[in-house]
Amino acid sequence: MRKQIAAANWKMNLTYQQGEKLLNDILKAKISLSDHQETIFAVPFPYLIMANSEVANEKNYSVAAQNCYNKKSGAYTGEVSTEMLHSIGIRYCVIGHSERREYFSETNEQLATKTDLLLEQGIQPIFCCGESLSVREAGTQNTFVETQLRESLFHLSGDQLKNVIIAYEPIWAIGTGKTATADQAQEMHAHIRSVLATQFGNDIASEISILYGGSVKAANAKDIFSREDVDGGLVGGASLVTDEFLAIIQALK
Ligand SMILES: O=C[C@H](O)COP(=O)(O)O
Repeated sequence: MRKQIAAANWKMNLTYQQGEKLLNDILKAKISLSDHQETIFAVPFPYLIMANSEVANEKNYSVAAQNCYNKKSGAYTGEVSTEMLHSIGIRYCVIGHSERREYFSETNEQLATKTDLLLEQGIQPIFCCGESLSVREAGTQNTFVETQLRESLFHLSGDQLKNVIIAYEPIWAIGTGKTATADQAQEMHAHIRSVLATQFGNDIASEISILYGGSVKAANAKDIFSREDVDGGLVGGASLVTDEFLAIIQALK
């Protein structure tokens, strides 16, 4: 069975002390995860080492970086390489979040390079894709998302793709309180899986975890996660609130 994942994306929120407390409070609840479940905390760079040591003894609790650079090393002041992340024991990294695509002009091509550099270091990319409101209103969301996948991931081998997690996040649902309905999420997730199946075959496509992101909260997580092709969520705002995120973890299949 493919992994069911509750991924917290703290974005640029919380001080170090607040982050440490939130992590402690969540871990204190001792929600045990089965072999096919995982909880991942995508925390700001300066908190990675602390967060990784907090989860070190917790089964199936892990830490992710929120980004990495698309060059191996060199004179790129302020950037963080995949090798640096590997050297501190990070196993996951979010890439292509719509906020990075929008505010930092990240392209599908750069994300293809980031994917390669992460996989080279044994770090699993959590690859974000998703359409804007105008694309959704034009009814072209399926081809839009397919292009994102094609241009960033289709150069991979099937064995490489197995190490990629996909997060579908319709931009119109991020931080807006406007969640895609469970039907809309399932419809797009099934489409993503069929696009992957066309390129990599059914066996591989059925092993890929596809997370939903966009105003997931305690009140809607169970309904969304219950759908066949939805394998958990990438959660922003609600991941900053202990009880909300605990309920989201418990909503995993
Ligand atoms: O990475 C998380 C997504 O951007 C969703 O954020 P949100 O849960 O605050 O809507």
